[in-house]
Amino acid sequence: MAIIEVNGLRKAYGGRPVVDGVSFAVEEGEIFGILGPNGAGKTTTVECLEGLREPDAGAVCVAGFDPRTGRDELTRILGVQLQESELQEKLTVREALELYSAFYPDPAGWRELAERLGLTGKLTTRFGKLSGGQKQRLFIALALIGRPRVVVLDELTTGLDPRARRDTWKLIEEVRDSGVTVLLVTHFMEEAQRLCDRIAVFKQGRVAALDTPSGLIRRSAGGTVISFAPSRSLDDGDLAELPDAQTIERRNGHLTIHGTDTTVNAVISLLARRQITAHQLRVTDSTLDDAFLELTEDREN
Ligand SMILES: Nc1ncnc2c1ncn2[C@@H]1O[C@H](COP(=O)(O)OP(=O)(O)OP(=O)(O)O)[C@@H](O)[C@H]1O
Repeated sequence: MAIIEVNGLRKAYGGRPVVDGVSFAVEEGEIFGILGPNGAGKTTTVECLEGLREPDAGAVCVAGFDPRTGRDELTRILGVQLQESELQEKLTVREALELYSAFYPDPAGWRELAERLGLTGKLTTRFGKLSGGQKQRLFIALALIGRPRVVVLDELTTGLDPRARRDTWKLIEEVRDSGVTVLLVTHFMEEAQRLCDRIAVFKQGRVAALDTPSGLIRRSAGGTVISFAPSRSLDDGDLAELPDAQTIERRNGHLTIHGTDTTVNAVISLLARRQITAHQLRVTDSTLDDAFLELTEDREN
């Protein structure tokens, strides 16, 4: 069942469309990612879902509510990661957590959230004195404190060190496992690949692709890459017969072949048949990074 539905969403600033007919649906209980280059319209779309922006056209629905008319209902079910400027410098971490707890009828325990986000030692520190990563962790705690049904995390782990990033990923997975739907806007491909059930890739205000991370990678032309230094040169005729091989490059005694698993198997049996040894043999798969770059490539330039 879809808990978020976006249909034909449009938003222009000064006559320039920045969200240009975006449609997608997020199923209840999934982690749905939004990826896209800077300025692709991700935050504008998410802000329309949060009721912070008025769409020019299209329909948006979150848990059955239109964010334009159902703001009150929405605040009860939606958790949103704040932007830095939205907290007072003098507020301590503890005060912020207590204050936000008071907004909700059945808040999550703030002490446990603080513990899980590594903030216990910072409870008496004023917001203005926190590091960027500590502020980020506090915003995540505040987004979760009202036990939301849907949580929107825009740039979840920006500014976090690698350990804090991994801890946060674990927390988000646990949040999802408890039945919460997560909408995640991110620039980190590793994060998207690890966390997201499905991803919408935005490009110039439109959804360029929507699929699972592995589905997006499969679409990528990069496929599987095999590279090695043959003990003696391979025959051009043999190479031309390799199945599914898209490109074959020879450089400094190295061969790099882009293809599929079938190509890799054919290369290995060819090497065995010709009794050629492959030095420095590497087989790598395309990553979400490759798929992202390909999907968002500006072909007009
Ligand atoms: N209030 C505004 N007035 C005018 N233009 C705006 C406004 N807000 C956003 N824009 C423009 O709309 C476009 C889309 O912005 P948006 O913040 O949605 O992109 P984004 O995909 O979230 O980018 P980023 O990855 O950089 O956060 C950008 O070109 C931005 O400059």
